[in-house]
Amino acid sequence: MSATRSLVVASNNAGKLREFRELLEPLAWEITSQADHGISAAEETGLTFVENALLKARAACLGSGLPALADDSGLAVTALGGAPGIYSARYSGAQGDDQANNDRLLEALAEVPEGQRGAQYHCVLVYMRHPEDPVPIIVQGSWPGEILSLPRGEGGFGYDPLFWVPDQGLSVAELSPDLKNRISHRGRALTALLEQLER
Ligand SMILES: O=c1nc[nH]c2c1ncn2[C@H]1C[C@H](O)[C@@H](COP(=O)(O)OP(=O)(O)OP(=O)(O)O)O1
Ligand SMILES: [Mg+2]
Repeated sequence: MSATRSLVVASNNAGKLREFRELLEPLAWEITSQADHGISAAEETGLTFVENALLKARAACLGSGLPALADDSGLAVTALGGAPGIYSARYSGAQGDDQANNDRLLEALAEVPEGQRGAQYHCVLVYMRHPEDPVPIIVQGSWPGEILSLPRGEGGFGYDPLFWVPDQGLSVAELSPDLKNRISHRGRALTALLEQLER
């Protein structure tokens, strides 16, 4: 794993891209985003995080000629039967509008009392060496928490101001980037991925 690798991160989400750059920095790999290669967003037609991550990775491999790392992730709220799940980025209707998505989540949980607002962040990562890679590496990470009634904090992205981490007594948007990366669904999944790449 000490050799320099070139890797395209198959995402258009600036928050994810920042976290991957931070997480992968110690490895000194050559990292580009799919936008750097003029690759547009893959259509997320899968019914699982795994299927969508495979679609994103394959499109990025095809468009770049490089190995790709894709992330499909989201928030599963127990009181909502696991919603918004794979539809987290499109929850409000508008793709990727964090504020509108957070507003819709607060509305959906308006009548749900504290103690019944448990949720999980899930992250599936796919590492695909080339578009026909028959054995892409697939890993996942989850992170339990609770959904707040009001946003807290300025850091992170997406649902982070509403995601309470009981162990820390803080929302994710109040955690330092380093701490989030160490304990998050994405950080855990990436640790598992790097272990498999080392083999
Ligand atoms: O650590 C996180 N902190 C806050 N929110 C998060 C996190 N991880 C996922 N999320 C939310 C953002 C988005 O609403 C959805 C992911 O959707 P997802 O399709 O995987 O990503 P995306 O559309 O934002 O970018 P892209 O598909 O180009 O990677 O879950
Ligand atoms: Mg997406």
